[in-house]
Amino acid sequence: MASTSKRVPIPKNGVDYRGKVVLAPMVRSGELPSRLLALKYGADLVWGPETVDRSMIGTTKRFNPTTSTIDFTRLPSNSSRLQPSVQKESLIYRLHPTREHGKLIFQIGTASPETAVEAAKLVAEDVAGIDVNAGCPKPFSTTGGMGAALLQTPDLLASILAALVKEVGEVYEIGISVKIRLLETVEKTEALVRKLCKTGITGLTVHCRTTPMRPRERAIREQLRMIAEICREEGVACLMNGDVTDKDEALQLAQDYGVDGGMIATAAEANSSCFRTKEEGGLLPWREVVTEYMKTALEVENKWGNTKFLLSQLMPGKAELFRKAAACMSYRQVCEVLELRDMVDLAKDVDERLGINEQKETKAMKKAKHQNKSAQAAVGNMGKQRSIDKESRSPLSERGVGAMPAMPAMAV
Ligand SMILES: Cc1cc2nc3c(=O)[nH]c(=O)nc-3n(C[C@H](O)[C@H](O)[C@H](O)COP(=O)(O)O)c2cc1C
Repeated sequence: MASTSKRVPIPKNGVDYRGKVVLAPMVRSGELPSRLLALKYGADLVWGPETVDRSMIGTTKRFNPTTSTIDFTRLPSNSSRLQPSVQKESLIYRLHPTREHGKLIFQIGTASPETAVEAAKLVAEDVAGIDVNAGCPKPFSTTGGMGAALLQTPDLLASILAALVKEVGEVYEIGISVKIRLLETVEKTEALVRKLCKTGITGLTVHCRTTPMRPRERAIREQLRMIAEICREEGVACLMNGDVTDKDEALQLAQDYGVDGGMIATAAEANSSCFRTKEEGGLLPWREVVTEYMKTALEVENKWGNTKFLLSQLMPGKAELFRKAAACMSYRQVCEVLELRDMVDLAKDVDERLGINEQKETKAMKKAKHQNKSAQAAVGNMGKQRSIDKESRSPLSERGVGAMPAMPAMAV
């Protein structure tokens, strides 16, 4: 691994990103149980899913004694029109203060230094670092000037990072980092990286694709050495991202390209035991990972729609159990289908606490089922559908809603 020549001091409560293989930020696929599983299997750090600053601002922070988590919740924007008795708070962000201690990076979606700082302050005491998403190419992000749009407004991006460094990083002594994509030319990427490294950040991740590139296109690694070199000069840790399949490969690539570590997204979404080195036994069979995932999801009372979605990612589409699990309407049913007998009682309790009603499909589930039926009719084959969906995820499932087959994917 490359050694940095000029070192930015590591913040007291923050992280040293060097020598790390980390879980990438993933909307839906990076919720708490997925992060805890990645940590269990050997991820050194975990990024939470991008959370837009404006959705964090106005949240209430509470310790949840049932799950031992810290929950950030808020009333939905239409709540003032509802009777107080039916107003239900939405869970915006959930973290585990002990199991994620010193390992969690909160990724923020933002287009303004002021709102970025305001939102980051809300979580700063509970995380090891704040990361700015400057790579999401999806219109919901870019239309608001966030994500990959920030690559086109480098002065704004630099001002956001500088404000976070001064008002959050230095005050709470945590790391501030940024995740970017490659620009169209080497020169443009170089100028951007130089600018961002001057803001006081301690980490920079480069997703080795340009904004228009689709996830199925191979990552481009030619610019990595140059980016790593600039980061080294400035004492900023550089992580590489894009087509990294496991921890061994990440460490090898880091050596080959002179970067400080690697970030894994899709491979970890499919099987988070990719963070185990070959020496530690390598990739585990999906049944074992699914069992561990269910145990964790129940412990932290994960949203049912999100758990169901994750199962669709972790289970092979051709497995008989995949179809059976897809038809389940509750934690209890899924535990029975997967023969997780020792979890059934807990599952019943969790179903009750989360208000999961096996008899009643929620409106969102009905809508998702309908969408999935149409999508399946178009493709005709569930296994085939899953691989297609990984390329183009629908806004519906981005909100964590939906029945299991044909869960669409997002490429950020
Ligand atoms: C389901 C999914 C959700 C994602 N959400 C985010 C996100 O919230 N923030 C972000 O910066 N990137 C996001 N990404 C992009 C990944 O972090 C990563 O940059 C990309 O998938 C390339 O890495 P890979 O080749 O290992 O998959 C997402 C990717 C996937 C597959």
